Amino acid sequence: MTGTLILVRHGQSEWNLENLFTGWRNPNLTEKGEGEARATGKALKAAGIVPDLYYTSGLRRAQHTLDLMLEEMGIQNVTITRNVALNERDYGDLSGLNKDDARAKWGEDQVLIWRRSYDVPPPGGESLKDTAARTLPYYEAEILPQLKAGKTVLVAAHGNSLRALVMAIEGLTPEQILAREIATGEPTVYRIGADGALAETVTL
Ligand SMILES: O=C(O)[C@H](O)COP(=O)(O)O
Repeated sequence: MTGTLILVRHGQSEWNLENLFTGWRNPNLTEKGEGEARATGKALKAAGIVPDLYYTSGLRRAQHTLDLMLEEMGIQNVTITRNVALNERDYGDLSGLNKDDARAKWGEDQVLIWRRSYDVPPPGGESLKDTAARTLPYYEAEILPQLKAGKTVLVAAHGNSLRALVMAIEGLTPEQILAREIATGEPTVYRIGADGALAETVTL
């Protein structure tokens, strides 16, 4: 059986708008972010996608994104699994700092390394590799078996926890994933075969 996996990054948050490192902090969506979530919900409905299972992180910007998508899809009374394994990477000591102020303080190159290297964590935080070390095992244990059984799974999460999944699913190198950005509210849709491998990347 071939399953369908829909990965959606949360809509714009209040701290995305203010250009603050967010990580495990817990801001709300902005009105724009709510609109992004609703637009993606409409697009999934228009594509005829009716998920069987729903997952999100322990953070409200992703949880609210999922709720708004379901509202637009006309889906109610479903079980939503929330797990911190899907949380954004922890930005540690940078959390709450303005990204431009950080660049001014530590330099463009150092901030880029903290944001987009594979295995160099920000001070007190997680690298992408660290994030993958919690996100990928969760995906393999909880989500992949459902996909291999032919289910459709909708996941609302975060830029870096999703990049960790995209890297594994698409078989990207650390260099390739570093160049990959996922916009707020952006869906990525995969068909996953019974063998657990990527069968097709779907364009909505
Ligand atoms: O946690 C954050 O600051 C953002 O959601 C992701 O930030 P990044 O794109 O700088 O990793």
